[in-house]
Amino acid sequence: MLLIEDLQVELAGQVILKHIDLEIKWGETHVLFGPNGSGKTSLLMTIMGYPQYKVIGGRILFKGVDITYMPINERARLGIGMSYQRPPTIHGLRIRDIVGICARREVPVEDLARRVDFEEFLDRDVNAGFSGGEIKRSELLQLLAQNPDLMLFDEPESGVDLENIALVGNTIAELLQKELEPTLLKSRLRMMRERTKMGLIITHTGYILDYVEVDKGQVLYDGVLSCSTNPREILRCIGEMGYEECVRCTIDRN
Ligand SMILES: Nc1ncnc2c1ncn2[C@@H]1O[C@H](COP(=O)(O)OP(=O)(O)OP(=O)(O)O)[C@@H](O)[C@H]1O
Repeated sequence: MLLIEDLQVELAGQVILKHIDLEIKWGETHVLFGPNGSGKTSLLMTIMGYPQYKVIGGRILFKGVDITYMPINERARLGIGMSYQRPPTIHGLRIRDIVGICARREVPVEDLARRVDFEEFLDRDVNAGFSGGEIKRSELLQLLAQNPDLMLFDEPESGVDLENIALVGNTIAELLQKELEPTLLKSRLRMMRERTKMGLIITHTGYILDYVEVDKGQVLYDGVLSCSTNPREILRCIGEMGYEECVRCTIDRN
């Protein structure tokens, strides 16, 4: 389980996350909405452990361990992984090498790559000249190799064409154990109980909701997390009234 309590974070001298409380239980996936610059990426980067995001208050617990000041590599080993919005290009490191590094064990690289239609990229340098959609598939391949328990997705649909969006959406559903249909042998309830993977997905468009069964939606507005409810309801509210009106219920309550 991921538990964030009263988290406050500073970046470049500015407080960008204010008193964040968030709980993602085993098997749950949440989506995060919010206007540009509201702090969504910062929240994911803080959970992943990037040191420039300075925690000035509160704490982050993962699997019962206080990871608030734990280095990134240790968080990754504990089971946290992230798909970045704009990951760096790494010259001299091929996709097949980074897949091996992410996996930290023997994995069938070609088979994994086939799942995201990425076999022909295996010998190219990481993200070198990749299109927006190719970067997303590269990120998914690395997560498939790492197979973490908590996955953070920063705008996985952005830059992906309409044909590939199904591939991206279905792969995320698979990673988060959200793709399984009930069968005669396994009821829906039993399937839900058996899920262990946790996810937090940033989306502006909500396309991902067509592929991944999401448990909860949240809105981050000016560094404050609010409106924890049905994600489609949030999307409708933002579409009709805008972010400011959508979060007003929470602002008024405070
Ligand atoms: N290195 C930095 N120095 C100063 N300010 C920064 C730095 N990086 C990010 N910020 C600022 O922090 C704020 C939050 O940025 P963040 O990327 O978390 O927003 P976001 O909600 O993910 O936005 P978007 O939807 O546009 O991706 C923004 O105002 C941004 O300009």
